[in-house]
Amino acid sequence: MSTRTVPTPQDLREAPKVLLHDHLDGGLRPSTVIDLADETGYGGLPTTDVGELSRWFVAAADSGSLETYLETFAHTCGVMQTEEALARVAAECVEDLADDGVVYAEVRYAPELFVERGLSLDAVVEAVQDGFERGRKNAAERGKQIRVGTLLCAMRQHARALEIAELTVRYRDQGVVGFDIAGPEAGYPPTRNLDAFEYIRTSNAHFTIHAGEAFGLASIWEAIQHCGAERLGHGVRIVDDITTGTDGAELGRLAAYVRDRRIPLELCPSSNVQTGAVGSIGEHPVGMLAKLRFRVTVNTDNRLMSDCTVSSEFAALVDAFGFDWADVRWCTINAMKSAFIGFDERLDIIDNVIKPWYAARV
Ligand SMILES: O=c1[nH]cnc2c1ncn2[C@@H]1O[C@H](CO)[C@@H](O)[C@H]1O
Ligand SMILES: [Zn+2]
Repeated sequence: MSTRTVPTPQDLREAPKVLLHDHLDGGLRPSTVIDLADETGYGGLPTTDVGELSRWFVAAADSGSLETYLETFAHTCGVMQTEEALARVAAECVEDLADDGVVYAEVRYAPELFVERGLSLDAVVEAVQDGFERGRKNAAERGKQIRVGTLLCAMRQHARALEIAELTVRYRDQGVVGFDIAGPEAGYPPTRNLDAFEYIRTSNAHFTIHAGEAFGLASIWEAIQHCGAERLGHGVRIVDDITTGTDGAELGRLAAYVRDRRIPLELCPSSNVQTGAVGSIGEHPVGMLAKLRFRVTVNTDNRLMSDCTVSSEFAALVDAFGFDWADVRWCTINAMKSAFIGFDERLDIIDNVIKPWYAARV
């Protein structure tokens, strides 16, 4: 096969893939939301019909604004307030990712959103880790090998970032590989959480920041130059610092810095269309950023709200930008290089899982 072979959705599912940006509370199966609402006595769901609920999440998230998009999480978080519920959601998450051919994933969530019924932050983390391990074993029994690292998020609008950063470091030897801040971007600059980022850095731990999604370059600049973020959650607005003309593209100082330093962009095309960050997949900067050789990675953000998988995101890029196997392999290796696990473990997956599979296609 040559690079000219067009990857089909089925081939893309089989290809080993790496996912760096996926929210646990944005990836529940619709049927699980309904089961858990019933089991935990959550009465707020808009419908208890699986098909209708699935469509409801997509339609409600398809709002054109990050703030409205985020309102849908009231229901997923609403049904995730017990250890059993958290473990089930975590296990199913790993199984669903493994079934989509994901071989390494970093899955994130904000522990502070699951304490409404009295769970401690530590109990939340332990329940999720138990679930991830159960999911990994179930997938392995079906012949699907997957490794999962956890990222803990602090919510920008709350003031608990240092506490969550400490939780991250406390569980670093139990599968928590990094820290993030999430939630509404406008009005909540990342510099509000400098103490947390400093704590993570001085502990030799890792973090990414949601930046440059709903807000522009200033937020990316702060995340990198003031906070020291290693990766950018979305970062898609970096295009605002790139001008394209007849002579090709010209990078401003920030865009050049991001590219020169190989700062990974955790791009999430479908999510960006829903929040209004971009008009359509075809207009998404991922095509241009890939051509300019930024360190592009392709991610789901929220599989429930976008009704997507990693392979369906790649399929959309095949359709919109003519991505071929070389592009899929490049994004996959970019993502694996950018993961928060150790260098030797990243290399092992690149050399022994990713490269051998793609060798027959690229
Ligand atoms: O694209 C996003 N931008 C910012 N915040 C997000 C996005 N997707 C989800 N969350 C927020 O992150 C929390 C922890 O998982 C979710 O509860 C949601 O509020
Ligand atoms: Zn996100």
